[in-house]
Amino acid sequence: MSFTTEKQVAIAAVRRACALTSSIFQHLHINETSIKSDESPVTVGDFSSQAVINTLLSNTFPEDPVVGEEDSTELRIPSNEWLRSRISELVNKALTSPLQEGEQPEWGLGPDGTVSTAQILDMIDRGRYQGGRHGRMWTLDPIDGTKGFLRGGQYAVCLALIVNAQVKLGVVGCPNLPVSPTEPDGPRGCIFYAVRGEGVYQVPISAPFTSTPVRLRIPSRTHDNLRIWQSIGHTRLSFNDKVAEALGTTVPSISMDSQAKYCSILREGGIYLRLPDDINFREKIWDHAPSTILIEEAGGIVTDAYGKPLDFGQDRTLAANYGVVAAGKDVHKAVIETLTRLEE
Ligand SMILES: Nc1ncnc2c1ncn2[C@@H]1O[C@H](COP(=O)(O)O)[C@@H](OP(=O)(O)O)[C@H]1O
Ligand SMILES: [Mg+2]
Ligand SMILES: [Mg+2]
Ligand SMILES: [Mg+2]
Repeated sequence: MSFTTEKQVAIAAVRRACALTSSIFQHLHINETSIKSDESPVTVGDFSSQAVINTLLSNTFPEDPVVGEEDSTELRIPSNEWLRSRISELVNKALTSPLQEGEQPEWGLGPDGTVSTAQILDMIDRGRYQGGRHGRMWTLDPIDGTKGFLRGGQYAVCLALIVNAQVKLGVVGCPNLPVSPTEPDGPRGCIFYAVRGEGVYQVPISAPFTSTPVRLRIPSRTHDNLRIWQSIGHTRLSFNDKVAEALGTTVPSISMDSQAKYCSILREGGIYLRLPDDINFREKIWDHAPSTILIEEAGGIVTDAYGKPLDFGQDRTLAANYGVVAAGKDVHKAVIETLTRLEE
């Protein structure tokens, strides 16, 4: 199955959310950010992006549940009227901007695509699905790497379609990632997408439907040239240094926010090592589902720290896994063996 409509809608949704979040960053006000109960930040950008994407999904696939990161609890507090009206303004602007080639008005886009504030809150809450092993569901991270977004660094808008716990489609938009890694100061903004069995492709955010997609294969690297990609925080960075040393890597590790790390491996090779400081931390499925299919369709492997496949059928989390390791097929086994040896 090639999921043609799902792919088109997902790319359009991610593109609109990327344009929206980029424009929000230009004018973000201090009181448009708050801290959630787990002490992580959330912004008007996260809420607006989730509302835009869920509106498109709801219009085209009304039966499909969504496991999304955000919910509308904070926005429903009566005194947060200004926050509701700001998000309503942003979401309506994103939905009603002119149709691009490849977008359909029946998806709820264009001049007739306006939505009420009540609808926006309900759309955000379409992301409350608890997950599970059976049937279709989407995962949505409206801004992955909110900390990166806030510091003007890397962040990603991430969407996946999962059927019976297997990821079938992944779309990741990286507004701040250079189109070409060899031109770090060149144009920025890429969308990466993959359908199971059909390979992974990169298109520029500015013209995803009209430009020629570039097919990506993870480049092979000798062990001395294997770069480690890692988070900026909440990860065992000094252990990663030991892994690099044991593998004989001589290139420095890169710390970066968001799933832009996985996307960088598609183009530049290397290893994604994510071993949370807290052994009891459970990864969220929206943080890994879209990029897992990107890596697999580019000739790579994604497992947990013990070499076990990621199980997206548990609930909203990867409850059966600890950590994440992604790398090309040629090196993944050596990485897991190295982790096991260093942990003994
Ligand atoms: N203590 C922790 N350990 C591991 N991951 C965490 C964490 N606290 C937050 N996260 C997750 O790490 C994600 C960011 O990943 P990265 O470190 O690769 O940038 C966050 O996504 P959001 O920014 O979407 O909330 C959040 O889900
Ligand atoms: Mg978050
Ligand atoms: Mg995230
Ligand atoms: Mg997020």
